[in-house]
Amino acid sequence: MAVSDHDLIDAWKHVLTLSKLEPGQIVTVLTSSTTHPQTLSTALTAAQLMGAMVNRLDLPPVNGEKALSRDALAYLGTTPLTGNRAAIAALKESDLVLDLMTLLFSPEQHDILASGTKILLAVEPPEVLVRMVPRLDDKERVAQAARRFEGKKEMRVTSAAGTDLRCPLGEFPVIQEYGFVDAPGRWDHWPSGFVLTWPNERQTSGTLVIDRGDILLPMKRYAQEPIRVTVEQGFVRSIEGGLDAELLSEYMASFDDPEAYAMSHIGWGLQPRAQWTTLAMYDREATIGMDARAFEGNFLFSFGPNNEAGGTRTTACHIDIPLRRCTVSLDGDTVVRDGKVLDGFTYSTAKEGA
Ligand SMILES: O=c1ccc(O)c[nH]1
Repeated sequence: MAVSDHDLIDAWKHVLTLSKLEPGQIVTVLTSSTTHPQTLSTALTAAQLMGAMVNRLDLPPVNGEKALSRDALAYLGTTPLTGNRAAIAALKESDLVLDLMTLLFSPEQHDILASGTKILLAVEPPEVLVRMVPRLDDKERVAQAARRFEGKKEMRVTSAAGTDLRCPLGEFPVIQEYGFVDAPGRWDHWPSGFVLTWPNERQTSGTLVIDRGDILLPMKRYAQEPIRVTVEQGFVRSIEGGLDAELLSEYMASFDDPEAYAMSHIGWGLQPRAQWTTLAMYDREATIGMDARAFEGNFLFSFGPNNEAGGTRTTACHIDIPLRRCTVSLDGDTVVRDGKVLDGFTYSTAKEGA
């Protein structure tokens, strides 16, 4: 169901308050051809209600003729900002950018963040944004999960379906996604609620079994039958199974880029308001699938770029695959067992945990 302007303005004001927006600060709302009109209009209204100086920067879409999907997270690397000095200058001069276009995984995003600008990505449908409006609890839970990585040398992931993967750790930072940007230079994504990092370059080895019901993104498909992926020295060496395996394999091959097969981020979902079932309720192009990336207890892994974590791989091919029913441990410290998060976290009873 749709949500009212009132509810979405309220949600924006909540997120902007958590993001420490101050009166007189400059907010630039970044839009393109796929920006949702209600998300845009309510963002502009909420920021103005909070006393910000508000701009809108609309950029033409790019990559349409190269990508095989209109999902902004499917084809990465170049963005409408690439080479656009004037637009980048405006965003660097802003205190907060509300990205309703998708800059994620772009070199320009890092350039803008380095200037101290905060960037909040928000491209899911309005009702998804309202359902998963971030709470302080979300930040606390994700921060608690991030602390479990401290000093750990290896993530081990296993499942009854046959996954058995070893990911040496330590070369890359741990990234917390909790839905608001409460520090200068921070990027986040509303909605979210998960923790992720990158395995040490070229060191991941083992088997990933994408079981029936696990989700393939950006395909936005539930796998109908198991896909068996072998990984050696940080790169995918084989993808075996039935039609889903063939679709995944052919899609990745179409980029003709060896970096598409590199291990990208790994982590687990912590958002109880995200649901594994949601993807079945939406047309494929209506969402980018954040319920799938954030649902509590998933093991989310990814193939492709690592520039988000400071690496040099900027391949356009980006695959995100959340698995159910995995056991994830960090040097023997089990953080998820059979798809259940083991953190004993209790949510505050305060309204929205604000
Ligand atoms: O929020 C996101 C979205 C996609 C992704 O791969 C990582 N984080």
